[in-house]
Amino acid sequence: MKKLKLALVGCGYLSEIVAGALDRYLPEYELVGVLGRNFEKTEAFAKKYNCKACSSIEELLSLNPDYTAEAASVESVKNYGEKILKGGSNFVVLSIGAFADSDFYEQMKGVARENEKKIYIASGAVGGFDVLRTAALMSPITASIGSQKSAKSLKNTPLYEEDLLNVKGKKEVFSGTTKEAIKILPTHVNVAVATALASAGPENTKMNIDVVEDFVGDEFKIEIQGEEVSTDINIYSKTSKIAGWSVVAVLRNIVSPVVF
Ligand SMILES: NC(=O)C1=CN([C@@H]2O[C@H](COP(=O)(O)OP(=O)(O)OC[C@H]3O[C@@H](n4cnc5c(N)ncnc54)[C@H](OP(=O)(O)O)[C@@H]3O)[C@@H](O)[C@H]2O)C=CC1
Ligand SMILES: O=C([O-])CC(=O)C(=O)O
Repeated sequence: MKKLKLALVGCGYLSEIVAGALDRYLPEYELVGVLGRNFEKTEAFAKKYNCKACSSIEELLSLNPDYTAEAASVESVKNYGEKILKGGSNFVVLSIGAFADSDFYEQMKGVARENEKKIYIASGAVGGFDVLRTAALMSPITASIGSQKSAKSLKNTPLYEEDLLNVKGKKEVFSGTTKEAIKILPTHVNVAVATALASAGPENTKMNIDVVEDFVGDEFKIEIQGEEVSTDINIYSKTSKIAGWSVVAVLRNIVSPVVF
């Protein structure tokens, strides 16, 4: 059986999950290469998973991947997205926040179409995009996503204040649109932009973030209200591993006789 070639952008926590799942869950694929920022880390990853360490997107694309899965950063999607599609690879994306920029999103859709390639938006740390997309087809909808986090998880972000470590009960630290949220928190609310793209759009989907006392992990509550359909989806995850596994699920769907 000829295997599909898979390339990875990013060699961190979530790419490790994807690479580690290949033998057991994705036998139809062979990992051909990985692109990171720090070359030593990239080489160590490539050695562990028996693929080529690349130091540029051009080098990665010279391996002719059929699929490139990104678990790196919003910036990497913006910098490499078009090249990946034009280079003949489909693109599986986790840093979906890049698509809160509607000009960029439209541009990427156009490039995918022209090159007969697909962009796959992984469900990441949330889900339920099927019902969101279906409901949005049936009538105008309102959509929101609420997030509960620990104070610690916001360290090194503009929302962090020392006092949050002593919060009692919960405290709202952000309220706005998902488009505003991803500008402030490019590494924390990709889920919110994905939810918005599947429902009311990044400018119309509301988001609020609460810091909760003694909280571990992430909890998201997605709510939509249409004329006929309403949903309320809660997803709790202790760690962000679910996001890496959601890429594995996308890659399995691609080769499966049954598509969800
Ligand atoms: N949609 C979702 O539900 C979720 C999305 N995410 C997003 O997934 C991404 C990966 O998360 P995670 O694995 O935990 O992060 P890590 O920090 O563990 O790994 C990120 C990796 O990407 C590399 N990288 C970052 N920018 C670039 C770039 N421009 N070019 C090449 N390599 C780059 C980093 O290199 P270096 O080490 O040198 O910096 C690192 O190897 C993040 O953007 C995160 O926000 C995360 C969780 C959930
Ligand atoms: O907080 C989470 O687990 C989700 C996340 O990182 C993101 O959406 O970028």
